[in-house]
Amino acid sequence: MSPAFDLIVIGAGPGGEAAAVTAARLGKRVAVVEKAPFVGGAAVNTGTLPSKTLRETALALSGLRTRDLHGVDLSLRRGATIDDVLRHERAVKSAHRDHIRGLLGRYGVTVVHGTARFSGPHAVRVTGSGAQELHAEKVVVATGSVPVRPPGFPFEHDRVHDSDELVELHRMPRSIAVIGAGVIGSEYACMFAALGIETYLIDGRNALLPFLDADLSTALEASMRRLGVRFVWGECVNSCDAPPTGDVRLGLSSGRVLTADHVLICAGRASRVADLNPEAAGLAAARKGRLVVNEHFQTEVPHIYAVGDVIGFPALASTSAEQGRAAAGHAFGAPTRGPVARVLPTGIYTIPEVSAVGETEDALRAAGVEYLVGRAGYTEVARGKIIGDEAGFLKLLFRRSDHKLLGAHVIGEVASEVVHIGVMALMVGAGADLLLDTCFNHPTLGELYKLATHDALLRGRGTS
Ligand SMILES: Cc1cc2nc3c(=O)[nH]c(=O)nc-3n(C[C@H](O)[C@H](O)[C@H](O)COP(=O)(O)OP(=O)(O)OC[C@H]3O[C@@H](n4cnc5c(N)ncnc54)[C@H](O)[C@@H]3O)c2cc1C
Ligand SMILES: NC(=O)c1ccc[n+]([C@@H]2O[C@H](COP(=O)([O-])OP(=O)(O)OC[C@H]3O[C@@H](n4cnc5c(N)ncnc54)[C@H](O)[C@@H]3O)[C@@H](O)[C@H]2O)c1
Repeated sequence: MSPAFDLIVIGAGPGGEAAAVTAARLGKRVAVVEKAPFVGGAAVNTGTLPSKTLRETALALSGLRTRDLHGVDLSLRRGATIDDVLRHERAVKSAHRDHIRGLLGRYGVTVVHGTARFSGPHAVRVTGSGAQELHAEKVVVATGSVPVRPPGFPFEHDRVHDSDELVELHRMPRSIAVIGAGVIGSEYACMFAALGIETYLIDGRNALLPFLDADLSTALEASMRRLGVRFVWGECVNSCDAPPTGDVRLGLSSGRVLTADHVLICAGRASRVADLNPEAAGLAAARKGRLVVNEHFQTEVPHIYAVGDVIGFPALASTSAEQGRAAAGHAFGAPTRGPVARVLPTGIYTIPEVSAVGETEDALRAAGVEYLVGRAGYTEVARGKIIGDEAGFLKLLFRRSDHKLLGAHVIGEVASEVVHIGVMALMVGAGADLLLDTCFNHPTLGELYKLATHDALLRGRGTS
């Protein structure tokens, strides 16, 4: 008799983990099927944690920030080897896998390693070492995404990489051309530049991360240039000639040729539905390459849910986990107060870090909303002076009529933490009064919120 569960979760990334834990907390029998030998998905194994850990190591090795990191010998700073760079990343990854496996185990979740394929609407066949057929009342698909591999790039070459392969570098590049100035390309370009590697960042577009508030995008580009990133804007890479030895040659749309030791292609990510055999479950729409869901994360087959990167935007570890929690809550009649948080922040781990929540100035202008802008530079508060971040700033946007907060945008050290005050204020629909009436620790970057609020109100009175 094949095992029966209340819930099968396909994929053990942040979306699958959150769905499994939520259902288990509701007393349900849960199985998670994971094709990789490890739990954690892209977030732990190839994406979020590796890239953020490598960034931290690069900051330490370059002396841009001095911190004691696991296994990183700071006396190496110059001439670091690839092992120096990857050691801390491997330690963090391994510890976090253990943490997730431990959490699933404590909740009694069964983890089966193998590739899951639907064999019916309530049945999943697992191939691989743990081959078996599982049955469940409900299914959550959390199979994530894979890097897009544009045609014409020889990915089999050991110096032409996608972002998944970066954690397997076998030597430090002398120079690197990063193709695609999206979030992944920008983050990795900063890391390589911080390590002192000649770094080119190439994109067919002409603006850095255009979804950011324009002030932050401009400030980030200036900081990245100071770090040593060489931007190549308005150029598409049309050809990639990678000889066995010697530099890789990139043919650009203008006719220019750019050469580099290594090439990293960051041209977006695509939903992973290929292995799933979705037709067997009645998921016809998945044939187009993406699972479509309603506001409860139900697919066209209502007992089958899909969460995380496999359903597309915003495709973040943070939002995937929220979706997993909401889907499992809905599946077992314990809906949380809202499907997912109404307010979703963005944290981008470039050097410097950038983080934002709510509306940008451009969006408010386009919507015809009258607003006030308030700014505070990191060096205007004592903590900013202490850490010496001279370029960092917070920008707040308030509705002019009632001073309700509409957006918070931060660039600088720990921006992705600083933004959380803005996130909470937006969640409760607060405005200038709350930020002025709150007692912040001193000295902290939180105090930026008071200063930026004063700045907005003074500008509103025409006294700035
Ligand atoms: C370089 C990089 C940096 C990133 N940085 C950030 C960041 O700073 N902050 C942030 O919030 N997000 C970041 N992300 C995005 C984040 O990693 C993803 O949004 C997140 O991992 C998606 O979670 P998920 O659960 O949907 O899928 P995944 O984490 O991709 O997990 C899916 C899992 O499903 C498994 N699987 C797939 N198909 C099957 C099958 N048929 N059977 C069994 N198992 C299967 C896979 O092996 C995988 O383990 C980054 C991504 C990358 C690539
Ligand atoms: N901190 C974070 O939140 C974080 C970090 C990393 C990744 N992510 C997730 O990963 C996703 C994918 O990121 P991404 O950066 O790979 O994709 P992206 O789609 O954001 O950016 C790809 C870029 O590549 C450019 N491009 C594509 N082909 C090109 C070519 N031949 N020549 C020149 N330019 C080319 C495009 O113009 C685009 O700007 C993000 O949207 C996000 O969901 C999030």
